[in-house]
Amino acid sequence: MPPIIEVRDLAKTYASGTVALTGVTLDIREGEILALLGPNGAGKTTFISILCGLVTPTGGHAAVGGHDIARDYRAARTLIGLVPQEIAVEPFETVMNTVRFSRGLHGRARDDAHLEQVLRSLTLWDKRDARLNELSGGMKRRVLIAKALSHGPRVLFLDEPTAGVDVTLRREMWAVVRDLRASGVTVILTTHYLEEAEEMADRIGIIDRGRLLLLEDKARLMHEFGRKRLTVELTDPLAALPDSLAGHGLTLSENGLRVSYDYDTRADRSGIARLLAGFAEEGIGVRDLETEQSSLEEVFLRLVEEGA
Ligand SMILES: Nc1ncnc2c1ncn2[C@@H]1O[C@H](COP(=O)(O)OP(=O)(O)OP(=O)(O)O)[C@@H](O)[C@H]1O
Repeated sequence: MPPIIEVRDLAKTYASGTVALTGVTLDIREGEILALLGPNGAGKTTFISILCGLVTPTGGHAAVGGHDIARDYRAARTLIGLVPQEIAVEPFETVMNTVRFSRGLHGRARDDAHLEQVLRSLTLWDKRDARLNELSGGMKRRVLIAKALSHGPRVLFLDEPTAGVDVTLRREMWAVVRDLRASGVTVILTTHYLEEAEEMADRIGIIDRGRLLLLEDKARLMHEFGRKRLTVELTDPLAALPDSLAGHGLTLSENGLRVSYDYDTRADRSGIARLLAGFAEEGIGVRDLETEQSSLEEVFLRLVEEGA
């Protein structure tokens, strides 16, 4: 299946001279959830804005559903829905009218059956006649998604969908996005929250200072760049680690009852067997073992540091 979005060498230098994007090349697969992760000012919004035709690139090109975003702007734009960062809605308008109006803006004929389906999928159907100022923050965010889906796009961009919202709302938003994917929509979201990318994405792209540092399946990213820590709980406290175990880079806890060993999951041999044999030779009793994988946060910080 051809990618739904193709991006080649995309670049943007704003008139101010700020280089917001350089040499970004990637393919986005139909039906995936791609999370673009990066610190403030990394270029995430610029990237989305270019694909949505709101910002003109200064280099490279991109296509959505095979339509070049510059030459074939209308066809490309029809395939895209954008949920912007800011909540800007008409407070006294009803939910249904707001969504209907958005559809009209895209030049599509009225289709209330489609809008009903969209509102139902976002559990907003019961609120269709409510004015927007009567809705909770979570519902308003869902209305923004409904607006973006009003013309039946195949790709949905969510620019920081959960910025500044509480944990409950964030989880609700994650569920909405998963349902969207289940319905076949490709989702590209930007986020500062590593937890969000870790929770939701199929693939993760890391952007820093306008460059795409990495694009990887989430599971592989965690596996390849992740480190693991083995913690060995001892039956009796050790005053110090024996010299024979010095080469392993171990740390002994203050109470002498726990020994930690960091290893790289990419290495052919983890060294665990050798380590445990060493414990046995020294007559050190092992009560329990525990391993813990590094979080995406640690992976991210490592990559950004290495990139710098
Ligand atoms: N219209 C503009 N004119 C000039 N510079 C801009 C403009 N929009 C963005 N920039 C700059 O381009 C860089 C990338 O900004 P962008 O908004 O794309 O980053 P971002 O990753 O979305 O950041 P955030 O997470 O804070 O939203 C920043 O240095 C920003 O100041």
